[in-house]
Amino acid sequence: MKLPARFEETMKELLGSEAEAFFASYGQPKTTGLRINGRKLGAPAFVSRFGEPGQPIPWAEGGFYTGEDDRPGKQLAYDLGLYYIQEPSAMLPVELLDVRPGHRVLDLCAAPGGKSTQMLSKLQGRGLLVTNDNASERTKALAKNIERAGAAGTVVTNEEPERLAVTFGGFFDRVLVDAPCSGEGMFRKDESMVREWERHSVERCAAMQRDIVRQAARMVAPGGKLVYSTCTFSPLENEGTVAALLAEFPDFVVEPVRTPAEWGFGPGRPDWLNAEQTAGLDAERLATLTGAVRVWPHRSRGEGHFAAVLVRRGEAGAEPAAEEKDSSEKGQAAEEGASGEPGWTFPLLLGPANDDATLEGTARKAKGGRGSETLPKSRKGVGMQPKSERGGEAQPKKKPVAPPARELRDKLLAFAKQSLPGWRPVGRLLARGERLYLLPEDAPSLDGLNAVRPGWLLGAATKHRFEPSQALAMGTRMEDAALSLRLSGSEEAALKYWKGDTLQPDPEGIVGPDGRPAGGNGWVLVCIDGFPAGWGRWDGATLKNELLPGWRRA
Ligand SMILES: C[S@@+](CC[C@H](N)C(=O)[O-])C[C@H]1O[C@@H](n2cnc3c(N)ncnc32)[C@H](O)[C@@H]1O
Repeated sequence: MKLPARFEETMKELLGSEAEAFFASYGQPKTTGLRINGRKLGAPAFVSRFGEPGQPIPWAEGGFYTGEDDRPGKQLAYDLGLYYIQEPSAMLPVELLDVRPGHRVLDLCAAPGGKSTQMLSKLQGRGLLVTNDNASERTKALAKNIERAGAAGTVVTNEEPERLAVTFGGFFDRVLVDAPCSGEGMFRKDESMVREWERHSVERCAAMQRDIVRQAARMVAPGGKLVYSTCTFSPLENEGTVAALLAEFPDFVVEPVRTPAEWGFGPGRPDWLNAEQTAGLDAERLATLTGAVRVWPHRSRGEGHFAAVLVRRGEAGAEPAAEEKDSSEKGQAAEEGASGEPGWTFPLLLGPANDDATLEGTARKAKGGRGSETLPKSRKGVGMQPKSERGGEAQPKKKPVAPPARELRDKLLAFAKQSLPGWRPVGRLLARGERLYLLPEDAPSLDGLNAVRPGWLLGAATKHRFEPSQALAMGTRMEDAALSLRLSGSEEAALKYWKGDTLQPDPEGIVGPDGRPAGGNGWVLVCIDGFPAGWGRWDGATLKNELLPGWRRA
């Protein structure tokens, strides 16, 4: 591989006698891996069903090395969201972030969502994940990856960090900045990164990173943690960016990363910075940067990475008790919410954000079909705006004409009662046009932010009924559905379903939550190997495939 001359010179200078081994690693195969989605099943359950995907990655829960010739992206288990394909070193930052159920978490530079899906695994459906990227075209893949993994408790935004910091000042227990960088650690994985390196100069990247971490720091709660990571070796982008943060924010300290020697990680190298790059830091504080971690391809089984864990000092006990926060939410929700029908509880709240008065602002953002990838075609564009926006008489001071949130909720409840009786979501509903989203009860208002998904997209209420989204299917369980078609991944019908074909299953195969033939017709949750794949509409003879084109296999 032809490496940029300037990069070679710098690395020789930095690594000295180790440089030879470092450059020799470019002749070795790149490392690849996948990570089991603990939100859907644990690694032991995955292994007992599908076999061991490879050797375990020692630093990543549910992580496995894959072989160069493996094609994990071609497996149905991938489409079902049972794992995410991720480079092994890239699994380290979230492990260091120590995300726990009930935490409020921000992934600030998130697309395409590898680390966000890892955070979802750790949250176990409790808490809040705000996942953001400032590149709008990249948030499509981000939203889809989140939804495949099971999107409960997630908000996807397309924002600049400084705008998020206005809404979320001091809010998050955990913040990840997986920063845009010069990508030196990815040369072996992706040769195009060598060309990109010249374009994204180290200096330009470092300036961008400083702006991003400054805003990220503002959003960390006292006692909370921030992990800063890159996939580059450049000291300016790594220790240099963290040094700038430490100089500007005296209440942040480096928490030293301690890992077993056999993993081969190296320490942070503040000694590789010059005086200008460490301005504002005394020697003692600068030395704490050795507590960061560097993954070297010639020492570890992973591509090049850097990560530093920073803790924002707070009052003693400021670190929120993650699980406690969660259970109080549940209690409140169960108390206030119900469908009003005996024997049928549905703990969904209609929070203040769902008053008709707030519908107008949110519906306006839906114009243009943004965020509609997981809804049937009929729901895109037309009819998404309040009437006042579709022409007709101007109604400047009047309330918007979007369907009242309560009406939407009632349609959702009717759908859930009939088609998803086992589903027990908790949180606050948010209506945007005809779409309904669910978000954790204590999520702050997203007004003014560009939210690609202002919560878990449940579906859309049409004039006559509620149409469930693909995101809802991927985030529920087979047993929740009144009607399901349970296919095995080895059956031809499973592949046909993923291709978008209509199915004609034996009516005995449409079963209830107990797995027995159910009779009746309506929405059917199509499941493969025990996991939801999407929706179908059953009329007693034919199962109409409701899988959207963007989710089908070519
Ligand atoms: C290294 S990639 C993130 C990879 C991602 N964390 C994952 O694991 O899949 C960096 C991302 O930062 C985004 N980005 C660049 N500048 C940004 C900014 N100012 N604010 C937020 N995101 C930014 C890029 O669009 C890119 O998607």
